[in-house]
Amino acid sequence: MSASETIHVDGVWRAAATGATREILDPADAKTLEVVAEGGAEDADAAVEAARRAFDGGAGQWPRTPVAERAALLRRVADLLQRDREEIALIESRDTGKTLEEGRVDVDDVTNAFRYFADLVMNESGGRVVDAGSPDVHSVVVHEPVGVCAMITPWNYPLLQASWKVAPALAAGNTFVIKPSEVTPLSTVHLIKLLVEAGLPAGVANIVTGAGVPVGQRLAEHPDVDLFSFTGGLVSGTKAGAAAVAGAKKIALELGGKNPNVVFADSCATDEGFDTAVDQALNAAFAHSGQVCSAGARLIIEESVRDRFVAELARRAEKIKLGRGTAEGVECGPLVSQQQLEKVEAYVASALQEGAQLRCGGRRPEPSDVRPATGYFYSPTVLDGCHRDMKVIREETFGPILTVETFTTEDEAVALANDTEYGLAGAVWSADTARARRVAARLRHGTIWINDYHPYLPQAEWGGFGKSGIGRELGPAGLDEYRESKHVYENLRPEPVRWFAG
Ligand SMILES: NC(=O)c1ccc[n+]([C@@H]2O[C@H](COP(=O)([O-])OP(=O)(O)OC[C@H]3O[C@@H](n4cnc5c(N)ncnc54)[C@H](O)[C@@H]3O)[C@@H](O)[C@H]2O)c1
Ligand SMILES: C[N+](C)(C)CC=O
Repeated sequence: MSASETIHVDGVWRAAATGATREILDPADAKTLEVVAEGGAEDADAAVEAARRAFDGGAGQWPRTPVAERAALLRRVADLLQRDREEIALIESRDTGKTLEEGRVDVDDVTNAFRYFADLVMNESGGRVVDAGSPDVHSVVVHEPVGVCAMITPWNYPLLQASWKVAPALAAGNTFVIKPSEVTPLSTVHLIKLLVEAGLPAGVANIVTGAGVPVGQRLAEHPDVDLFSFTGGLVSGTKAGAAAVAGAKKIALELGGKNPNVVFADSCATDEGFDTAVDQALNAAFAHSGQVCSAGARLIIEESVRDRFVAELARRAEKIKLGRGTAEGVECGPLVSQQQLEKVEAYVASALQEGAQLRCGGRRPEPSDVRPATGYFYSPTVLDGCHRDMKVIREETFGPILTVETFTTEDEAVALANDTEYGLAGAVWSADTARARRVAARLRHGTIWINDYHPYLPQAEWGGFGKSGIGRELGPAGLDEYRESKHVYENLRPEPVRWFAG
C-alpha cells in the first residue's frame, strides 16, 4: 500500500479513481506531513455500492451477525486502540496541532466509546413486548440496523467524532462510508485499518478521503445511503443535511456552539473557589486553542467579581505555553490552518472595532524554538466589555478568544446565556446548589455542567438545542440513531374479520 492509498472500498486500499492527491500540512510549521488520496464522486459511489452490497447480503453478513460477535469485535478494536495509543496520539497531534496529551485523552475517550456501545448492545433485551389487549396476539417492537450510513466528520476531533458514529453504527449492524475532514484525515484512516485487523468483513467499513464537495455532497445525495450523519459547521451541515433530506434519508446533525460559562460571585467567595473558577474558565475557552464545539467562549460573569476575575484570567492566559503540540511542556498548539488563523484575527479585529477591550493576546506570538514562524499560532485572547450585538458574541469563532459579558441578576444571567441561536453546552458556577440547579434547568443547551467544564461521558447523550443540531450522539439515543424500530404483530388465532360483506 502506497502512502496515498487512503481510500478503502470493499476491503481494498487504493488511490483516488482520478489519481488525485492532497498534501496534509502540519499546522505547527505548514510543512507537508503526508500525501493522501483526493477522492471524488466516483470514489464515493464505489464506496456506497460496497457498503450496500455488504448490508444487503455480502460476505460476512454483518447486519445478521449475532450481537455477541459484533460486541466482541468492538472490544477487539478498543484493545487495538490502546495497543496503538502512542502512535495514534502522535498522528492526531501532528495532524490537528493539539498537544500529545490531548491526543492521548482522545484515544482513551475513543476506546471508551467502543467499549460502551459493545456493553450497551450486549445488555439489551431482544425487543419490547407490547400488550396488544388480547391473549391471542404476540406483539413486539424490535430494533434493526438502518442500513448504509454516510458519516462526515470535522477536523478538530477527527478520531473522537468518527468513533461516536462508527461504534454505534457497527454495534447496531450497519455498514458505512466515512469521509473525514480533508484537513485532518490521518487518524480515521488508521481506525479503518484497526477495524480490518479486528476482523470486520470487507465492505462493512469504507473510507473516502477527499473534500466536502464533491465527496460529502455525493454521500448526502446518494440514493443508496439510508442515514446521513454529519458533524461540522452550521453552514455546511445545513446545506448537506438539506441535500440528504431531499432524498428522504434519515439525518443526524452535530453542529456548532456558542457556549456560555456563567459565573456567580458566590463561587469565588473563597480563594479556592476563585482559583477553581478562573482555572476552569481557562480550560473552557483555551483547551485545544478554543477549537472545540463546546468551548466556553462566552464568560458571563457577575459584575461584582468581574474586575478581579478578568485580571487573573488575563494574567494566566498570557502564561499559556504555546507551541508545537508534540514539544515538551507545551500547553496549547497552533490553530489548524492558515484559514482558521485569519478567521480568528478577523473576529478580534471586528470586536475591537465594535468597542471590546483587549485584556491579553490579540496577536500572533513571537516565533521560538517550539513555535516555528510558519506555524498557525495565535495567542490566547481575552476581550472585555462585550455585548450581544457584537459579531464575536453571536458567531462561533472556533479559536482562542474568550469574551466577557456581565450580569447583576440571575434572570439577566439566564437571558444572556440563552441569547444565542446555538444551544450545545454551557456551565454554571455557584456555591449555592439550589441556584446552580435552578439556572441549569433554565438553560437551553444540550449539556450543562455545574461547577465544572468539558467532561462528557459515553453513557450520556451529546447534542444540541436550536441550531446546534438534530439528534444525539452517545448514550442509548446515540445507538438509536443507527436503528429502525419495527413492530411485529403476530396473531396466534387468525380468523376472518368480515369487514366486507361480499
Ligand atoms: N456538535 C458537535 O459535537 C461538534 C463536534 C466537533 C465539531 N463540531 C463543529 O464542527 C465545526 C468545525 O469543523 P469543520 O470546520 O471541519 O466544519 P465544516 O462544516 O467545514 O466541515 C465538516 C465536514 O463537512 C464536510 N463538508 C463540507 N461541506 C460539505 C457539503 N456541502 N456536503 C457534505 N460535506 C461537507 C467537510 O469536508 C468536513 O468533512 C465547528 O462548527 C464545530 O463546532 C461540532
Ligand atoms: C464533542 N467534543 C467536545 C468532543 C468535541 C467538540 O468539538
